[in-house]
Amino acid sequence: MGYAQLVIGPAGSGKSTYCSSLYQHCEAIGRTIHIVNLDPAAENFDYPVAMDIRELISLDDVMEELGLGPNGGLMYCMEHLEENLDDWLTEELDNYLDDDYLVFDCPGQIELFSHVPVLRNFVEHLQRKNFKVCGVYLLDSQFITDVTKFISGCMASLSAMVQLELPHVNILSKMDLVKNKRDIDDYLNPEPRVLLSELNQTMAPKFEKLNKALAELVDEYSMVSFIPLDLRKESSIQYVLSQIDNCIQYGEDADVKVKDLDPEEDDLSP
Ligand SMILES: Nc1nc2c(ncn2[C@@H]2O[C@H](COP(=O)(O)OP(=O)(O)OP(=O)(O)O)[C@@H](O)[C@H]2O)c(=O)[nH]1
Ligand SMILES: [Mg+2]
Repeated sequence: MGYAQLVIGPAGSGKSTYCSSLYQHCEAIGRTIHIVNLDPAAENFDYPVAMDIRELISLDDVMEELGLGPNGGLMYCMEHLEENLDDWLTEELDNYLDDDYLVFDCPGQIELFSHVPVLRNFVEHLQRKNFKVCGVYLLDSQFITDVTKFISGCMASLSAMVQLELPHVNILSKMDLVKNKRDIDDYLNPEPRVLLSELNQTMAPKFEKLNKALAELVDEYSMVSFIPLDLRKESSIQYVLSQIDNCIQYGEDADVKVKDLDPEEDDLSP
């Protein structure tokens, strides 16, 4: 059994920075994690890259040879990855042992976790290879300064959640940039009723029904909870990591694993 985080979220939300901070944190506490670059457009890394999609395919070549722009080129690269799950990814994963912990730094194109099946298939492949995977959705705290931005952030995260069907942790990144913490506190665990009344205040009356439906949706998926991440604080990184570990049952006693074994084991018991 391996463990994996799939780090997703809009472009520039701080995914790669989070990965490198997480790496440093783990190094400091003597825990081993491996960071995988899944962004064919990435160039500079602040973490040692354990696996790299750019070894499979080059974005520059794709753009040049197929005459695609950066976004089309990226989608092509990701589809190429999808086609190569059984060989490239499988071979790469063979380098890792049971209990290894991988963190996948994904590109930020929203298509990848809304309607294009690449990441979904990627995740299913990891699960077939016995990985427990957690979706880690990063949203930039700067987006959450009013209720309309908050709702749109929730919808994007929700779409990733329903598309990937993974244990899911929402993170509000770049907390160091938040000047007035109170503005954000209201959105970390908001009351649906409060959300609704704020939405209704901001928007024209004809949207009342829609607002109600949105607030209910967000409430029913009980995903309106964001964990703030302030990279200046070790304790904040540690807390985020512990929440994710919890989701994928990382670090739960080895006893449990023995019980998870196949039923034939029962024959051995007295
Ligand atoms: N102040 C502050 N800036 C941050 C933080 N995290 C990331 N940034 C900055 O935000 C910008 C984008 O960060 P990245 O980590 O590259 O974001 P990303 O989500 O990997 O972006 P893409 O890979 O392009 O989708 C960079 O300029 C970072 O320096 C943070 O916690 N605080
Ligand atoms: Mg990045």
